[in-house]
Amino acid sequence: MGTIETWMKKHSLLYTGATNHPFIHSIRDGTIDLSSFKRWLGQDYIFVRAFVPFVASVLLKLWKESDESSDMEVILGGMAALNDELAWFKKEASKRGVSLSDIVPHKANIRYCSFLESLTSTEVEYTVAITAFWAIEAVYQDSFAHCLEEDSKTPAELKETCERWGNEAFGQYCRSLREIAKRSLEKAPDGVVSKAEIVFLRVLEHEVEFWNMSRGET
Ligand SMILES: Cc1ncc(CN)c(N)n1
Repeated sequence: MGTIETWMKKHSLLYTGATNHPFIHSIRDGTIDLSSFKRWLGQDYIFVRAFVPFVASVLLKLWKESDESSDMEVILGGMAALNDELAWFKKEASKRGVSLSDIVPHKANIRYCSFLESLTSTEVEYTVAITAFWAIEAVYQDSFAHCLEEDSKTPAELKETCERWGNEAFGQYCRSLREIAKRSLEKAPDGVVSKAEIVFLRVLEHEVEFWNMSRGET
C-alpha cells in the first residue's frame, strides 16, 4: 500500500472532518446563510493570495531537488489556474457587494497563511511541500464535489462556486498532484516521510479551522 493510501486510512476521521464539514453540508443542503458564504469568499481570497507564493516555492524546490521533469508542467498549470481563481474571486465579490480591499484577515486565516509561509523555507524538503500542496487542493475538490452530487440541494447561485473546485478536471489535477506526491514519498528517507505526514495532518486541521471560521464559529 502506498504512503498516502495508508495515511488516508489512518487519518480518515480527520480527513472526513475536513471534507464533510458542516459548512459544506450547509451548501449541499441549501441551508447556508449568505453572510457565511460572503465571509468565506473574502477570507479565501486572502488565503489564495498567500497560496500563490507557496506554490512558487514548491516550483523552486522541484527545480532544485527533483528530477521528474513532467511534474513541473502540472504545478505550473496549477499556478495558471490560481490566476483565474483570483480573477474569479474579484468578480464574485463585486457581484455580491463584498469589498475585498476592506477584508481583515481572521485569526484562523492568519495562522493558516503563516503555516504556508513556513513551508516556503529552504529547509522544508520538496516532498513535504508537495504533500501539503496536494492535500490543500484535495480537500477543496472532495468538499465541493459533495455539493454537486445528484441528491444535493445546492442553491443555483452557489453552483458555479462548487463547480470551480468540484469539477472533473480539477479532480484529475488533484489525482496528478497525488501521484507526484506519492512518487516523491516513495523515494524519500523515513524522516522526511514522517515530516510530510505531520504537515498533512496540519493541513487538515487548518482546513477544519477555516471552515469553522467561515461559519462564524471562531
Ligand atoms: C482554505 C483553502 N484551501 C484550499 C483552497 C484550494 N486552492 C482554497 N482556495 N482555500
